[in-house]
Amino acid sequence: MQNLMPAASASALPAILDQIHTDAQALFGQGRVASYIPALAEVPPRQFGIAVALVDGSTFSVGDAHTSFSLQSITKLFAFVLALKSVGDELWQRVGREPSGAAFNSMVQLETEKGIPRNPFINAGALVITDILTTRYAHLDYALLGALRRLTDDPELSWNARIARSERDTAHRNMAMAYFMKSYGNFVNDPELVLDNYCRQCATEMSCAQLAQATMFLANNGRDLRRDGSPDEQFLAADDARRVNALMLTCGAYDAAGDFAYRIGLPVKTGVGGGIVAIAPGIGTVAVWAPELDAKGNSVLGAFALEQLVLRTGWNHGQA
Ligand SMILES: NC(=O)CC[C@H](N)C(=O)O
Repeated sequence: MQNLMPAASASALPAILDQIHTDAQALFGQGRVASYIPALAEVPPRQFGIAVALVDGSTFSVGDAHTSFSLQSITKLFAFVLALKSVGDELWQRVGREPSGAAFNSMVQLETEKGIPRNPFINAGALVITDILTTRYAHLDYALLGALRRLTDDPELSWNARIARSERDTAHRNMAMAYFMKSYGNFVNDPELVLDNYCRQCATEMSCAQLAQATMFLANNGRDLRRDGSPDEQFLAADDARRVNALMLTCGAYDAAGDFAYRIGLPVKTGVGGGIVAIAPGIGTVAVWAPELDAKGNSVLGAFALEQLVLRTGWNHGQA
């Protein structure tokens, strides 16, 4: 895969990232750390990191890019990719691929749409994906962790048991959605078991640097760049990588997907831990993290940083 970004622009990246990091500090205090999962409320708010990985293998980072954070809904991306790899197009019988225009944890559409969630990136859709994976894998958390450990080259990568427990103890709305979908016949396994898997999945932790690396296959026609000397791996079919990017662009930021597309114009996936990962196909990946969220549950500094980055690099239209 050819790197579309000229060397001169790549060499300008460190200064661009430093400037964005400095400018973003003014936004601290504008958002709020997620508190509906009690353990997340304890995360110190004034943290901010950016990591960029280019398809030529070069990496750049600034700020708290090597601090692990709770991926939360960003894991919906990896769970969806695993489902696409393991069950394929069959999954579209149980979940749609249209933007919901509603909050990530909304359940209003489920009744009129007969228990079929709009897309795999809202909570209801992610629960169906976890249900599909729970049927497919006897030890789902290890199947998912195994994939993530390979993509990050970090055998220690794991979920935070305290955050998983904290979410599980307060997961009343997600549980309600799972039972509601079961009443429509769109849930196979015991909702309690699926929720255990879902909460562990959401509590997976990694840093911006690791997240940029783990999503490289989406910028690189489905190919993961191996850093251990082994040949690059076709982690996902190239056509599927393109489809995942389309879904991220239209559904990756819940009811702010239109605003993100307008401001940033790249496929993204956000999470209430304050992380956002963006894909610039053919160029590279960008992971940002700052825990303070806007009213729709997306990182304030993270969105600002991505917007500034595309303004300064032109990556949203495939050029520097
Ligand atoms: N938007 C998010 O990151 C939500 C994830 C969270 N675990 C939930 O289910 O509510």
